[in-house]
Amino acid sequence: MVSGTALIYDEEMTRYRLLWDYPVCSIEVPERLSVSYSELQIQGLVERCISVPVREATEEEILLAHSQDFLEAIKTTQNMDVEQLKAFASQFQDVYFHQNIYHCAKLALGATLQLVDAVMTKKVRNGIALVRPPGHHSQHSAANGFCIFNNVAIAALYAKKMFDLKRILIVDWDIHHGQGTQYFFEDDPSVLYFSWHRYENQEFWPNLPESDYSTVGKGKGAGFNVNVPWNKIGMQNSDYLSVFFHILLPMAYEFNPELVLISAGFDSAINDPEGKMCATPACFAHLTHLLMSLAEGKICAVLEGGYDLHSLSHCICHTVKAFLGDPVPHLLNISSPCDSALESIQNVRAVHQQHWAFLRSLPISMKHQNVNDDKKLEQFCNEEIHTSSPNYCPLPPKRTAVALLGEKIELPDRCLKINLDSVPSDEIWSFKDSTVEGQKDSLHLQKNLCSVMMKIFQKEVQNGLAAVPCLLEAIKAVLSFCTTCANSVSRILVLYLGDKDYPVSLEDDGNLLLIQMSTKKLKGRESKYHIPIFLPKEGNNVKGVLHALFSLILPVAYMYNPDLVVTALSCQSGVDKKILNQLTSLLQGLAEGQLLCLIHDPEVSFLEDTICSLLGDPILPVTDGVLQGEAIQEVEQQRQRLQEQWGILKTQVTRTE
Ligand SMILES: CC(O)(O)CCCCCNCCCN
Ligand SMILES: [Zn+2]
Repeated sequence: MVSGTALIYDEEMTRYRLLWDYPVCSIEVPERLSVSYSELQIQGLVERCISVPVREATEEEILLAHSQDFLEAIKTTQNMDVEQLKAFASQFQDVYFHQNIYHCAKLALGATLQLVDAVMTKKVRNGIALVRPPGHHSQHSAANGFCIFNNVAIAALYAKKMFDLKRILIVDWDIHHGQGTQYFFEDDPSVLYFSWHRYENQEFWPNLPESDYSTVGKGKGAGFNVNVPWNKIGMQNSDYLSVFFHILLPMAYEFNPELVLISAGFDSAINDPEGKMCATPACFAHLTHLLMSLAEGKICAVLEGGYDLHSLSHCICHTVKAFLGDPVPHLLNISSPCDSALESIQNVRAVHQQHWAFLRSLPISMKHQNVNDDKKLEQFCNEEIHTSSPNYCPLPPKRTAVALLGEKIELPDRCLKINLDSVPSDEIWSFKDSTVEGQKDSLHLQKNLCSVMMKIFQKEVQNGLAAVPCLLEAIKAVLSFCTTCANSVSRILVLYLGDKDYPVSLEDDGNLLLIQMSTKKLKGRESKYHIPIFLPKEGNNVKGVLHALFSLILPVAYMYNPDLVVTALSCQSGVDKKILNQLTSLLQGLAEGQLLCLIHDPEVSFLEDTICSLLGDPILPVTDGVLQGEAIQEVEQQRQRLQEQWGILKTQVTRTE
């Protein structure tokens, strides 16, 4: 099983800087790398990563994207004096040169390709390259916006050529539009380019009409270029997560990439002078986590922008910790995106409707700029940065405690086995589905569950799994345990995948949120905290689970912000096992990874897969990610109905007044 996170950095890339007075470029300083690297050291993250050396990119690699003339011109900067460098720079926009920048640009590109090699040859699972100069603005024959060679664009071209890849996802979360990258792949359906960027209706740099949502790609590439413009500053975690849930993740799963490249610019984080946004560093741990279930975890993050040294260094640490599989921190106050963000989300979904199955059958209209919610006019953010992260982060707890009724599988040694009482195993498997036979059995069940939960709450393990004879009994046991023994748990999210009517004795006080996915219409009363999701069965397969996950379950779960997540799954539910593994993996972004999986009548293979998901192992992609019509309609109706109570579910501007 592939593991390990690569960290690629070399201080040589700090050895160039601005040599003359050029205000728009003055923020791109060498300290961006040195301060970030020292924060990684302070947090004990350098030693937990696998250090991969940089190398110089070859001319052949540079020419994958750039013209020979451009390369020759850049070479000449090595022997220029300051006046000549200044004159040379004036032919491009917002970029400066230095006698050592060509060398550093080759190292930045070489570092990026080293990372691609390490991931694609399975030396590591994922990794980050801390590089400068950045790349996503540079074009075939032009340097632009601090960028010389387009590191990520060349990485995609290189990966296609060297590893014969057919589908590569580029996620560009830098606050500037990577127009350079867009130009390279505009007509290429094998590279899905996603970018959000400060736009302010073309008022913000690089002020291009082709940066708006309406640029969706050309010819065969139509639909594979996704621009999400931020037309106000001050966007927050809720705005960023909404775009992931309602645009990027459904597209990414439908595209099913073999490799994910992140143009990881952190000028989209709070306190950055360029972005003026409000998303916190912890949010980037979640953005990273949400992408890690794609491409069997093969992700290469390459630094682009980020100009507030404090914010930048903490964002990078959160990204690395997520790559390492550490629990991702709670995000507070997740709620409805602002109207300006909703307008952008609505417009992106409208123009991409014809290109993506998850959008095709939805009633989406265009919404033109007439929203003027002044909530985003404020220059400051109302959340101070939660970077009081401990200087030296203790190693995370052991991953998984497992209580199995019966001894059918031997556990990986990374698991903690709850030693069962000496109950003869054949007797245990005799549990019937409807009730737990005899007092002894349910007492036995309770004891098992309690021991798993104790280990989770004592932080001895990260999460746990219990094979149970009856899901509803087990859920009740868990809830009663929490109310009696675990006062630190005030909000529990239960995701029950099954057809039995849960005895909804919910007093709706919000300390339990029950989301039930069922293949039959449930008559139980629905309320804010009891969400039945009907998923039609086609053949023996339940369709639309992924769609429900992105459009409903994850957004509501993030807004609810539980202290514990419980999944109650039954193998007979007819849901594709790979989808259940995706669900188990994605839900670990909540409750700081405190997840308890209850499995009824488990098949051994499913148990093993679930344990792998809980251990943070890479999980198989979902091949039939294409979602089905009827299921989408069902989920869409539930989303429409619930969005008033769960604002994060909104995908279009609702004129309330
Ligand atoms: C890698 C990167 O996207 O962060 C580079 C951004 C370049 C910005 C140039 N002009 C900014 C002028 C407006 N304040
Ligand atoms: Zn940027």
